[in-house]
Amino acid sequence: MENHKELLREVFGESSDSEDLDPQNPIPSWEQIKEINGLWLCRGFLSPQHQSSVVSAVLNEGWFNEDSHNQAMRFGDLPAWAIELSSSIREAVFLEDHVSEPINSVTSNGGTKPCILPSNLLWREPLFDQLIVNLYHPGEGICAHVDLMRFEDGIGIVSLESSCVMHFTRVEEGGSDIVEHRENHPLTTKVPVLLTPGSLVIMSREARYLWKHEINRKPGLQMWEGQELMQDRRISITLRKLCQVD
Ligand SMILES: O=C(O)CCC(=O)C(=O)O
Ligand SMILES: [Fe+2]
Repeated sequence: MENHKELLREVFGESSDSEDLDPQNPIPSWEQIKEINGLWLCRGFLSPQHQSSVVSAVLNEGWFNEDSHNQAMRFGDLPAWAIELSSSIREAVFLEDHVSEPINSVTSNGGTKPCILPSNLLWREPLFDQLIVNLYHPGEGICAHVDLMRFEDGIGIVSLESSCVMHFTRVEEGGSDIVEHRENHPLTTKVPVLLTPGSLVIMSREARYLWKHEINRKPGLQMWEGQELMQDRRISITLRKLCQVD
């Protein structure tokens, strides 16, 4: 552990947050979504305390003061709390990819450990320069899409307040309507991922370009382990980097 701390200090400097990790929630746990290359989920990325402070910071922006407003976008200079979030993302990815069990190390099944983000993405500056905050009321979601090509590879989504199931479908299989018709088709893959409050999704490579993601919160469609999820307000923060135009 001391070695980890030292390494973090070297890479991220004295101000590294890892020193004051919430003792209630000390270790974020990463899960690779096996069916989809480049899709990773970090549960417990933000401690409950940190989640509340990010929600307050988002609401303090005043973007959602009117009921009709449910999305805010920022380009370029991001608010301080979003810059902090970006640093925490870089640190959490770095810790998992290079410290806990470095990539290229041989895993128990004889393979090599895949990385969450390739280094050219992890170390680009800035890591993110575009922000979308979505506020969803119960029943509201987002239809199946691939994020626009004007954004680079390597996208982060932080979930807050209410759990939901995000479904991934391969691009060539068409939208969710078609998938619905072909529910029993053996080639049709619809991969559900449970996004709990405080979790972080990282999409890169195939997950970013070859899979659509969607959240359908219509009644009866938010099922996890045979139970329908309770729906409340949900806030998501999507962080991306605009492609350079020469
Ligand atoms: O709300 C979410 O979790 C996803 C948002 C999203 O996919 C987007 O803004 O492109
Ligand atoms: Fe998206």
